Amino acid sequence: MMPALTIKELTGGYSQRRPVLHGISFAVEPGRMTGLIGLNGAGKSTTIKHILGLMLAHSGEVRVAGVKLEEDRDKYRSACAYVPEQPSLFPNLTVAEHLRWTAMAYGLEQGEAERRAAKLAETFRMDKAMGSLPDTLSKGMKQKVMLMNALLVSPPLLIIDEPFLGLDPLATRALTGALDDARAQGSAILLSSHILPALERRADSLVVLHQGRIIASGTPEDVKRMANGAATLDDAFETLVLDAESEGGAKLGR
Ligand SMILES: Nc1ncnc2c1ncn2[C@@H]1O[C@H](COP(=O)(O)OP(=O)(O)OP(=O)(O)O)[C@@H](O)[C@H]1O
Repeated sequence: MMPALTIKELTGGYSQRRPVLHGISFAVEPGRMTGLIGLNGAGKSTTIKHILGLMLAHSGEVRVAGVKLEEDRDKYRSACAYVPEQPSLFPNLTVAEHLRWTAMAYGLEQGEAERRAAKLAETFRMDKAMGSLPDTLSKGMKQKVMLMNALLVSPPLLIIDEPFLGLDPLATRALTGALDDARAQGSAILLSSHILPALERRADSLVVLHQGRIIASGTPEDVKRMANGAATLDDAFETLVLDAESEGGAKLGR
């Protein structure tokens, strides 16, 4: 099966002289969820910016649904939906209008889009807020609108930045259920988060970034095994990061 996302030997960042990412490679298959984890500044957002085509690779390549952005912009862009950490909504559109706008932008069939929107409104307990403007919504409700828009599209590749912060317990449960549904329908999910227990339970695979390099990857069990059989992903993460730092220090003669 062709991966929804393939990153090969990607080196990139904000300036050619000082790359942030150093030759990273990983893939996400349809129906799978990969967790992207790393310390603040490790390169997670930079990786996502490269996938979204907001930054150009210095070398290496990114493919979505088998194509590079420059080969087929329409196919590439219509295959991804992205939920940023900070909600960004149109101030003059209601929640329902946001969903309608997204459905149009992605060319979804109207009846199907309305059915899905109604289901998402129920799942995220947003029925009563469908006629509201963003300014009148709480922070978590705005985040829910962003998630509902991305889930409405049901794209081959769903990229979500830190989705669990700010969601109430029922919304968190609704999201994990909706992500399971998205996977069952064949979406590949790349999820960046610092909430490791959630990923330990849910992710099919993990990519551990440190200073722009992948220091471990595989299933959560693989990653724990790589960290001397750590009991939890939190423990594994700490071991892997500290090991990488002491190896880096040794190489520099520190
Ligand atoms: N606009 C920018 N210009 C130059 N360098 C940047 C810019 N944004 C981030 N960086 C640098 O890129 C590196 C990776 O940052 P990135 O935002 O990808 O980290 P992250 O893993 O997403 O961190 P966090 O968990 O804090 O969101 C850091 O060294 C950071 O200083």
